[in-house]
Amino acid sequence: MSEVKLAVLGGSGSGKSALAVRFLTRRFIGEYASNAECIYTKHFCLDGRQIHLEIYDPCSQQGKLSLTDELHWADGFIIVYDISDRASFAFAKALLYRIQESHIGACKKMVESTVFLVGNKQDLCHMREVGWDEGQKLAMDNKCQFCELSAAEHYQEVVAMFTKVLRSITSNLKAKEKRRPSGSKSMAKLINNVFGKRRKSV
Ligand SMILES: Nc1nc2c(ncn2[C@@H]2O[C@H](COP(=O)(O)OP(=O)(O)OP(=O)(O)O)[C@@H](O)[C@H]2O)c(=O)[nH]1
Repeated sequence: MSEVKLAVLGGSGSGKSALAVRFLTRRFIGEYASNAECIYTKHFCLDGRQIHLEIYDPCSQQGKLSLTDELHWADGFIIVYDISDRASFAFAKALLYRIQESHIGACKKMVESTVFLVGNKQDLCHMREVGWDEGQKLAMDNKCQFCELSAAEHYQEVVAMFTKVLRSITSNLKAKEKRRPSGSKSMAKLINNVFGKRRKSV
């Protein structure tokens, strides 16, 4: 069984919870409690491999850029912005910069982390403030994958995006297992120290 830890980060109201809940439950609920951070957990099978997935969904992310805990915890990141909100794009840019910075900091785990930039709320394209090409360029500049989608309307695209992220993370983890056979216990300890958060099973 592989353990995969994924952090969904982005500006306030960009649709972090909507994306995570859509992927995990197929449902788009509309309103989500934003005053509590949580970790959703789910078991499933990907390419014949059993996965224990944890998705970290912070409460309102706006203004928080330190990311120290998240960078130590996560195997991968989904950075979300709202295509109808330029401020959320600027925040996503700052988050990507922070992640890049930690890569340069020569921490091996960070070099291997998967990052996916998502422009959410594509159904609101009549209110668009951020062009598709701007998202694509930001992703290219940060060597991460990119897509635009709508958590509200594009269930298949949401699943495809999460599946790409999880495939990339599991192949990174496989490569890491080959190089370093032990150490997961101390990491688990660190995670428990860092995240004393509510856990939700869905
Ligand atoms: N039109 C539209 N609305 C969306 C979409 N995704 C999320 N929303 C709405 O955007 C609002 C914020 O969504 P959340 O999922 O709570 O966003 P969040 O990033 O988790 O918000 P915070 O936890 O407050 O930072 C809610 O009213 C959602 O219904 C989408 O794809 N299209």
